[in-house]
Amino acid sequence: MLPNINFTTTDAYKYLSDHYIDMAGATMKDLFASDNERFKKFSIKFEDILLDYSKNRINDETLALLLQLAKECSLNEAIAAMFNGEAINATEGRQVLHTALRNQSNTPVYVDGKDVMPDVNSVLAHMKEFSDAVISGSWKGYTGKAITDVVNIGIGGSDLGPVMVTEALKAYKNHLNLHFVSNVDGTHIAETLKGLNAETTLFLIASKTFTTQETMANAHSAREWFITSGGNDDDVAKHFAALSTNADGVSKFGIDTKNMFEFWDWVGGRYSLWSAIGLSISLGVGFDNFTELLAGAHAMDNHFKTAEAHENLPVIVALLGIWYNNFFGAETQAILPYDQYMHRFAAYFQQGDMESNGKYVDRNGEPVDYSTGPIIWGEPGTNGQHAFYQLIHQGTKLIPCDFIAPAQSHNPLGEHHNMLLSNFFAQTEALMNGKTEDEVVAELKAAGKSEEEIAKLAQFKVFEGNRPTNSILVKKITPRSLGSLLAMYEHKIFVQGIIWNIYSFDQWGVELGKQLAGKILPELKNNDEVSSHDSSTNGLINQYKAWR
Ligand SMILES: O=P(O)(O)OC[C@H]1O[C@H](O)[C@H](O)[C@@H](O)[C@@H]1O
Repeated sequence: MLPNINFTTTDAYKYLSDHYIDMAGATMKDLFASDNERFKKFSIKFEDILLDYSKNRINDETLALLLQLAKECSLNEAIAAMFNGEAINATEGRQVLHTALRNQSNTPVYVDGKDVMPDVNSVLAHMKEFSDAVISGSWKGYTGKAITDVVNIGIGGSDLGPVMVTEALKAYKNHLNLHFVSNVDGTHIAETLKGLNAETTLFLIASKTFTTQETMANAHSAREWFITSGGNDDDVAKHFAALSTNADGVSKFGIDTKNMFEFWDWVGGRYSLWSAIGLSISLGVGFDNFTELLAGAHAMDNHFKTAEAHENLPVIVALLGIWYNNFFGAETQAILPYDQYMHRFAAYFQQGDMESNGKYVDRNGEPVDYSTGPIIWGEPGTNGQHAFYQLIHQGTKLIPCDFIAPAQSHNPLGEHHNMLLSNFFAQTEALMNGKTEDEVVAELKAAGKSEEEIAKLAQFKVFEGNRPTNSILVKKITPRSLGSLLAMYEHKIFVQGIIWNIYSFDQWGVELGKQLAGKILPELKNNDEVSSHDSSTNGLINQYKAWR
């Protein structure tokens, strides 16, 4: 059972509310000036990952109170409940065991009294065998040619994870060309299929439920394309594999269940890249690298399970998020990787975080009277700097940012990496220190500006500073370190959901739109005027019919 505690009724919350009043006026600049140990105190190293959280609006007391909050919310009990396979996804009646998928130590993990590890290992063995065969070319298409292109068809958790990881690990890629089709917009599949050869293309139909409208539509179109390109029904087995929990749905679609890579309903869609949903990763970078990714995540799982809260990366990152979300009123959280390969990282955690913690009803079914999950967004640095950092530096909103960068580049080209990292260091320094009016005036004077010009300009060039950041410096983005980083964010989401007393592993909020689309679709099949909706929806549908 998960604890059921309204965190706003805890002692720690009360103390934090008072403490916030002091800290709201404190500047990080002063906090650094008064404490030589600050970096040492507020940074944690885990394997090849350094989390520096010293550039936050916290002091020793803040941290102590946040840790007390975690304790009062029975975080340790909640962590144990998840790892032990309790059905903590209560509204769906499911366990939450993506950690079992990467449980490289192979200790038993029980679901309803049955150890799931033998099944997990047997699917991994199947994935290895299949990946090896496709990569080596011993898996042949229907005309005897080796596979050159792999198209993953899936959406949400059956797309974002594989896309993000295969992009992040592109430096490890083999010769197979990977493609991802998610959108039901026919353009996505049409553009992807252009230039592909059915004889050498493998489709992975990735869907936990195997009922998702977008994925099924794209899968049927892919099958049709395959048949019109010369394949026949018997050849489908050589070109289509399914990654799913739904064996019936898979065989109804016409995919041989021999080509099905199974996973289980205790794996949430947005936590599924570690499961058979990761087959495109294993194909793209090889099974050994996929295993390393799992191993890195497993190492973080162990850290999360066993490290004391004050040196526990996911716990610290989560508590800092609570501090800004619930005391400073921050609405968003930016994730800014200084690594081009990680360009889909923020998009991935948009689903991970927002689908998990975007909930206004607590675990008692009552509306909450506090803020829950943040809006997650971000783009790789330095592109973001030239686009939206203006608002982070000088806007009216407080935006806590996670800066992530590798110390070693996979492409050490001249001075590029030093240039990139100089920006990474400079941005967090600038956000913290800002620039005072005196500094601005002195600069303008030194640049030879007149008194009049200085008076006109100075205010606009002032940076308040005191804007919080975490810096996550990774030695190198490898399958292992990436796995650890991903698991760190996953567990951060978990910790926050525990403190907010919400159910982080369901996603009822995506259902209503699906339901209504299901009602509207038949109305679009004829040209009759529609009058069953509100006037806006009617008006839009009728104009669509007139224009199409
Ligand atoms: O993998 P599937 O069953 O096709 O689901 C794909 C996605 O669709 C749903 O709408 C959920 O919101 C997501 O959590 C899920 O990842």
